[in-house]
Amino acid sequence: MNDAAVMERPAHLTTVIPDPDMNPVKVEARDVCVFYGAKQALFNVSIDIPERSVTAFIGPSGCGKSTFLRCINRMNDTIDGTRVTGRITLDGRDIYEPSLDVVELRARVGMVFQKPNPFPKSIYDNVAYGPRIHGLARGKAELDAVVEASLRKAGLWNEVKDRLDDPGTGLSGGQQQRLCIARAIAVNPEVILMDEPCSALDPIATARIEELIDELKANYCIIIVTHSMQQAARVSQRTAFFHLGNLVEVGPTQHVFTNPRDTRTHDYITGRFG
Ligand SMILES: Nc1ncnc2c1ncn2[C@@H]1O[C@H](COP(=O)(O)OP(=O)(O)OP(=O)(O)O)[C@@H](O)[C@H]1O
Repeated sequence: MNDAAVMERPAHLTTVIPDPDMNPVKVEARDVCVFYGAKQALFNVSIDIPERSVTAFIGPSGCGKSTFLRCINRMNDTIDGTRVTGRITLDGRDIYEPSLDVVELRARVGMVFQKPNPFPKSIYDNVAYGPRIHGLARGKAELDAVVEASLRKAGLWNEVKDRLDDPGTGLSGGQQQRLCIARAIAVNPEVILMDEPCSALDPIATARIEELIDELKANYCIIIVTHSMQQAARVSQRTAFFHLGNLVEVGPTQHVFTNPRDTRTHDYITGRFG
């Protein structure tokens, strides 16, 4: 690598490792900047995120991974004083255009958080909540079918089918996280955003969620923020490395981890900072 050339590159220019096997683009971001009041947290982030695959966002604490993730379902709208500029499209449609229905967007772009956060309701009602408010089931039998299918896809059905009326909060941490995934799936999302979904889980529950992510990628565009490079390497097909609010490098996971092109990526994955 030519260090002089690297040093002269503006920090926000992203190195994109070509990937001829990449699936069609589902989410496209161009020149996305985010400001919290006067503080700029993201600088001109541009990225193509493919359908039916897992993209991992990695980088040191505070580099803007979660901020960018929250742009994709407009969760940043809920934080006072936040301003987003640039353009993000979902299937080619600008998700920030004024006529867009944000409730509908958040059904299409589901989110799973760091700590499992089931509603204080029964297991059944946690999953049925979204389909009810979005009118996705006509009658009890259809709703039952949606709840069962969602719990099956989340790999939880066999563990809960005999206690659907029990509180969701009574499940183990790993089961609660799978319940939250079932809740997200129940409204037929196309994209699932996961913000460190395993950070509150033990290794066995983590392995179960990682298996689930691997199964779900056949049908969904999944974006996962993770602090664990091992996890990114295990679950994702593409990896995006963020540093100081810049998207430094993006490409096939194997390439990013074995042959990064930017010295900042290299230094991070070899543990020189982070
Ligand atoms: N609500 C907020 N108000 C003000 N600043 C914020 C807010 N949320 C995040 N920030 C700042 O924006 C920057 C990016 O934060 P963000 O949480 O996106 O980083 P991250 O890479 O996800 O970090 P971590 O890995 O620690 O979760 C940080 O400097 C953070 O302090």
